[in-house]
Amino acid sequence: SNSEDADTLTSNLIQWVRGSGGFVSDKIAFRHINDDPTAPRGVFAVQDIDDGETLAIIPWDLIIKSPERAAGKVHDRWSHDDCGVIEETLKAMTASEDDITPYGKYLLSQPLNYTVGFWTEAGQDLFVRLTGGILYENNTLPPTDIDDQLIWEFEKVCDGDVTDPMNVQAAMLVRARSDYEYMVPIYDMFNHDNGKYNIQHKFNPYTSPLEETGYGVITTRKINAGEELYNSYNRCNICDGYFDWFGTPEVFQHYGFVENYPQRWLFDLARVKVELTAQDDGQVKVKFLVPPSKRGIDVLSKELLRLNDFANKYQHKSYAELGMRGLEWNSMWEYYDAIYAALTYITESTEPLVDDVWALGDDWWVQEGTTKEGEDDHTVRKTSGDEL
Ligand SMILES: C[S@@+](CC[C@H](N)C(=O)[O-])C[C@H]1O[C@@H](n2cnc3c(N)ncnc32)[C@H](O)[C@@H]1O
Repeated sequence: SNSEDADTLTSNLIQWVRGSGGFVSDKIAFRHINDDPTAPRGVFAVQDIDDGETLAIIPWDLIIKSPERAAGKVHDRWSHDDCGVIEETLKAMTASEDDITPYGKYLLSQPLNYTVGFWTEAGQDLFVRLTGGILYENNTLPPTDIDDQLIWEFEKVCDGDVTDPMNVQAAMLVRARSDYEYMVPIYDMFNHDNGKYNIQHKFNPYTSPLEETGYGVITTRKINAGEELYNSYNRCNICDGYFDWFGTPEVFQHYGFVENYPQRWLFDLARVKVELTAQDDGQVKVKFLVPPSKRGIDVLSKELLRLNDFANKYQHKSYAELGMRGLEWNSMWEYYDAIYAALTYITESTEPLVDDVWALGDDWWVQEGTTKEGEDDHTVRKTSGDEL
């Protein structure tokens, strides 16, 4: 059956890592996150685990990386290095039956084109309509640009054939599973949750000699048997570049799911930046990271009305009639519900409204909780107030 195949996929992966000089703790197991055999898998504790205990060490040789990185020659971030890892991932997935590794097989088993930048044209069109926009305009709800830059690089820098579906799938998997420029088996089995984050990198991949140490994963607290082990894809212990600006829309765009609370939403068009947290009683609390303005809240109230119209217009249609896939349809409405809820909490908040944020320049991005312009790397998107 399918679920037996699934077990074979992950048990082969573990055996391969162990047999290649790596370590995978026998206190963890990989399984689907619910009873649906097509659901994503995650990592679960099968015994109690101590704080700081090593869960896995993945040897350097098993990590998929660009030829430059393999040779210890790495130049700046946006280079052949990025598409190089796509090329190598593709090789791993398309190796012959004799040569394919358990990791290549695992990657091959993943759902096709599940993140929005890789949906069908019809699916992408409708998603862009949900955000209120035309492609490449940022006066819409986030995510404001769903095109994936990796595909562009793969074509322009690596001369890749972007009409080949397998190449495109390799690019999507690199986007959805890589740790920067590395595709790391076992490490990439951990799901994301910023509220339950309980593992971390043992070594910083940028400053440690990974060739010697391998890639290590350790717990950040004591874990009870049965708990799921969670990574954070934007707030991990080496995630500094992503920490401030990479929120729920960006997680959705890169990884294809809506994260649980806490969520962070950046509404450029309204200059509103919030953190939403769930309290113990289940109530969702809005923390404004910049002071909200009347103008901003008005913009978001209009967006809520527009979203009502969108739902009235489309929710009774069938995805097939619209030319999109069921996966896309479900994922789109999941995002719709999340952004609708976020906008509702924000517009219903009783926070005092002040205009400070509109006195800032186009690079209105500010450091958390202040109206001081942020460091350069916090300025993620330029938005022109004039467009409003
Ligand atoms: C690095 S992989 C994690 C392992 C993956 N779930 C698997 O089955 O192999 C990242 C992908 O896992 C899924 N994922 C991660 N965290 C999730 C979460 N909290 N809820 C739902 N899906 C999640 C998404 O499909 C994402 O693109």
